[in-house]
Amino acid sequence: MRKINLYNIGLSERYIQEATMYDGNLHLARVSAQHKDMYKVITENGEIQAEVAGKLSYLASASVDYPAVGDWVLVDRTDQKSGNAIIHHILTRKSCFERKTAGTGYERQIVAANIDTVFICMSLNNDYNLRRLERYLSIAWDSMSTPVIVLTKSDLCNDLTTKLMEIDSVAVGVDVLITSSMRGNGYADLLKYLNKGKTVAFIGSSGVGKSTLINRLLGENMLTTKEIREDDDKGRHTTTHRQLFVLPNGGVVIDTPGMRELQIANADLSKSFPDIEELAERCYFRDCQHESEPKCAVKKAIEDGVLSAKRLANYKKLQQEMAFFERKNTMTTAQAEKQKIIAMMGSIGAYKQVRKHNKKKNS
Ligand SMILES: Nc1nc2c(ncn2[C@@H]2O[C@H](COP(=O)(O)OP(=O)(O)OP(=O)(O)O)[C@@H](O)[C@H]2O)c(=O)[nH]1
Ligand SMILES: [Zn+2]
Repeated sequence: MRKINLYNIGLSERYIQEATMYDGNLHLARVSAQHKDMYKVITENGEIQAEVAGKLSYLASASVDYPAVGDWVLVDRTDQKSGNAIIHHILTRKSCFERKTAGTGYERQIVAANIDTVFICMSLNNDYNLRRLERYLSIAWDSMSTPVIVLTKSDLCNDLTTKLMEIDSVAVGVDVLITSSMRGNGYADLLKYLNKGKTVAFIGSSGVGKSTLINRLLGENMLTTKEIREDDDKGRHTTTHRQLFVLPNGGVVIDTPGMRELQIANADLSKSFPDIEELAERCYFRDCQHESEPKCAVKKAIEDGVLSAKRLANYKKLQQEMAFFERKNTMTTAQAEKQKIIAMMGSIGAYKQVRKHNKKKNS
């Protein structure tokens, strides 16, 4: 069987260095799919099924993350002859795109890890929304990877020039690619980011055409991926869909599930709204909220038609969401601590005793 060169799929010295800090006969692998507690990982011998070690899942419940697609992990085997591999450690992420979990919970969810470029996909018809784009950009800048805007379905757009001007005004300094899977346009521009060892994640609303685009990019000759498929055909039970694909030249593509809403856990507004932050420095009051304060440079820019009022409103909204998440999250950290002690002591009774003891000690 042909060995897989892990360098081609993003391995670098920093992960190897970090791996040497752990004891045991463990192997490097990259997470290629996740479904509930089941994972697929790519080792030098191919793609195998894996699950997390008991200790790791206990740590994860106490706010350390579970593995995510794109993670480099250490596993105890590189084949499945003796059952599922066990994931023992997650290596430090160089980047990670995360959001607040959907619904009312206040937890982070990692969408993709260790990515070099995040393709923010937006269709030029129904999905076109500048405010949503600002939201995606804010999170992408915080992820430590480089955002690139991928506009899809250009065949369904008849005011491209106007839209491009609008996009330029909210995405300063970000590359913008125009594609149509219908006409087959724009693939060459995308491929420039897909070099050997580089990882690209596709992110965007459901239905914008991510899967169609990825399928076209992978083409018929997905060499490495095909090899991995053959393994699955040997009667192995697989419940997970692959989310990480290896291109013939060694570039890695991560497909993420289409999102209905993207709620913020963390964002870098200084990179997505540099115009507003620069203007704010010229406001008369240092803590100007750009509401009704006198000599507000931000409000002045809106009056002068230099800045859009909607953009400012969105900036404030995202700021509030971030602050709200942070507040909620401090509470859940306390809850996580409680869980950790219960897991350690084995019961709620024991947890209450620890608390009593600590209270006495602190009083
Ligand atoms: N006209 C046109 N239709 C497209 C284009 N790309 C994709 N579509 C259509 O848009 C629909 C959604 O495409 P998908 O690729 O499934 O979208 P997705 O972003 O992967 O959606 P999720 O899987 O929900 O995340 C399909 O019916 C595609 O045929 C395009 O460039 N032009
Ligand atoms: Zn102001």
